[in-house]
Amino acid sequence: MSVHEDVFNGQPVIRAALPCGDAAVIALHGAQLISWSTPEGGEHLFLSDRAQWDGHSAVRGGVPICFPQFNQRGPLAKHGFARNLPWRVLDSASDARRAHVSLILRDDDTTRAWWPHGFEARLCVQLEPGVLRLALELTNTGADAWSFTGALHTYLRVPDITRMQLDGLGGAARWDAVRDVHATQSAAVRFDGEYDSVFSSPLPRGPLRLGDEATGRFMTIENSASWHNAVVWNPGAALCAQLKDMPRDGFRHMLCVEAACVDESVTLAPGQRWIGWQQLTQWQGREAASHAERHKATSTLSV
Ligand SMILES: O=P(O)(O)OC[C@H]1O[C@H](O)[C@H](O)[C@@H](O)[C@@H]1O
Repeated sequence: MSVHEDVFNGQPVIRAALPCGDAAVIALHGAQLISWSTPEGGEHLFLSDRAQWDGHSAVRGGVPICFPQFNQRGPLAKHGFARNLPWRVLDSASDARRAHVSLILRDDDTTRAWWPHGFEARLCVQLEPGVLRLALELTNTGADAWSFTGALHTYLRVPDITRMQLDGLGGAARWDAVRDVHATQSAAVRFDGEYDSVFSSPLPRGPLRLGDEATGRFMTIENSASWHNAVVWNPGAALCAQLKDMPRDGFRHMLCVEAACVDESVTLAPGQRWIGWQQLTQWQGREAASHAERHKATSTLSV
């Protein structure tokens, strides 16, 4: 097992690995997880090979942290500034079965020029065999209350978007942002073009399940209840072609399943803390499923 510093595309990263082969890579820029791989499943996150690594742009792929604003719902830059700034490593540790890395971002002159509030943001990345958990902890360190929206904007890597099915959102309220239609989600979600939807109450309590019918492989995605929304996004071919940091066929190999607070902002009083997490578990066929089940039963990952 190891946790060590490295450089990837000219940017500092932290690499964490377990003896069994599971590994994660986190860029200090944006505290962005850019890779999570397992021996059975290979790479589980999509990272665009045209992503910009200039130290200030948002990186397309992995798990961008959107804070303190989701999308363009406010006066700040799209998805807030946390994904555009360098974070600092706070601590890290590893043993034979698990590894964790924590990163921190605090307000400074730059952030206060955009958003005049005192805050501390911590991201804790935890790795166990077949399981990855990201926990975002936000604290109001200022003298006045402030509100935020945001997300863990997870880009999952998929073999072919047209074969994927996302289960577990049945009964949730859905705002289809592409057509601007509100409805109740009735069935599993499948993808045959641009898809951009915000799901809200009643969000199902259990994990979401993203499966590939052809191979039987699937992943479960569990969001803490502190996230009020789940966002599902795939740009489809036409929008993808307009995104300069995406390869033309990039939309085929990604699906964003996000833990988010979009509809309602969260308000923190001075000194108050908020925690939101997302946990990904990989499953693969019957053997791997029971393997993952065993690990899940004994998983100690927590915030
Ligand atoms: O291109 P970005 O700024 O990273 O945003 C990418 C996407 O993020 C979210 O999933 C939103 O729902 C989409 O509307 C948005 O286009």
